Amino acid sequence: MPRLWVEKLCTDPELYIIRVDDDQIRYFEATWDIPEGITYNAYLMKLDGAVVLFDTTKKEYTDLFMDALRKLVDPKEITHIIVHHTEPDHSGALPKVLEENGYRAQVIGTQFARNLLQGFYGDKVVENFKVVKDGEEMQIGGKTFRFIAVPWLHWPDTMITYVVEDRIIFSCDAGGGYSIPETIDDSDEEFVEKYLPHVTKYIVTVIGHYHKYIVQNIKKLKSLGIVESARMILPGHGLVWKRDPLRIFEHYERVGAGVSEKDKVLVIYDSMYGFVERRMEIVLDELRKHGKKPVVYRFTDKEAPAVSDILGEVPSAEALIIGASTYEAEIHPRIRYALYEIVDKANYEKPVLIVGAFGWGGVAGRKIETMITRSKFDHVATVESKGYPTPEDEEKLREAVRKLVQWTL
Ligand SMILES: Cc1cc2nc3c(=O)[nH]c(=O)nc-3n(C[C@H](O)[C@H](O)[C@H](O)COP(=O)(O)O)c2cc1C
Repeated sequence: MPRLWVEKLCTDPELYIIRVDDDQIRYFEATWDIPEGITYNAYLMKLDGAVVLFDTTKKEYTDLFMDALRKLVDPKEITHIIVHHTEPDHSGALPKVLEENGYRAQVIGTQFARNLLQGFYGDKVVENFKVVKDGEEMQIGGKTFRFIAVPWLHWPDTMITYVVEDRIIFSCDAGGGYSIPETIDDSDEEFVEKYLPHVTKYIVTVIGHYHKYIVQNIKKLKSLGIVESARMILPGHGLVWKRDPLRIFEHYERVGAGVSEKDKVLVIYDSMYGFVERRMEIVLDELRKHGKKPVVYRFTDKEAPAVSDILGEVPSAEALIIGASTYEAEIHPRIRYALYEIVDKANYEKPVLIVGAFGWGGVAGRKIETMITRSKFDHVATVESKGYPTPEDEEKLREAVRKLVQWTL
């Protein structure tokens, strides 16, 4: 059963988090395996003469959310609802909140957000909608609310809110991560360390397609001078950043730019009957001789790792090695899918070595090479051969690994 977590984040201003811990979900966006779950964070701020709700929650948790909201405030008293991003994991409960509110609250968001909400929930929810432009400010309850567009973090509709006097950033998807952290905020370093890999996985699977905009948008926020001085960063998923707010955006920047960890080589392959596997044993041996630290994901008749986990490993890899068998004149289906997602979501300038095995006519290596050369990745070499690797095949594989290692120097 999802847990609901309501906590007061500060008294000045009076600010609450309403966090739904979704432990029922298995596939985020009906695609990404997240056995670790996810949280949907909404926030409520009580000010002089104004009550502001920042986002809501996923539709299926509307009742849970409304119960919590009613304990904090009579929904009729909500004066403003800020919609940072209309994806239904944040906006699903909005129609119910507005209904209980008697449609009194002004709904605030970008023009894109207005259009999307109307499409999702009909005309009624946008009857009292105020469109805000990038950089526009509004006075609400004695505070200055500045709205900053951050397009493609994660949709074209997305904006953040900066409360000027309190230096608080409401960042919605930007700054979010998967998993259900055991704490509300970043005060415990041990939890933060455990949590950050889930942030990386979230960034790549959810925003990875637009990863250049991560770097661009964070640069924009930094140039406005609001990131370094932020007192709190409050995302729509995962931990709240109070102890070290800058850290989460810097993590986003590093992932967006694909900053690699020294010596980390990501190795991904399939092997039905052990022929690709034998090649990978040679490859791994040669990698280790050169001090590299391979991280291996294999698809066999006993294991099938989640592509979402593989994607989370790409940004910090120095190089990639992809091994595949030819399967019905194609790339093996597991690698085909993984690769398709890698070049879509985690498309970085990193060197790639391709290793192939076939029975009667190799196709996989060539097809992978075509995908890689059309992406941002750098193609180092393709070593593809028939059946069990011969001593000549072994030497070619070792030579190709040495070439890859050179590339990383
Ligand atoms: C279902 C299936 C389809 C295959 N299709 C092809 C093919 O189209 N062309 C080819 O050369 N080999 C094909 N093979 C042979 C494999 O590519 C070859 O045995 C390779 O060495 C398998 O490596 P692995 O055991 O590591 O998966 C196929 C094998 C299987 C089981």
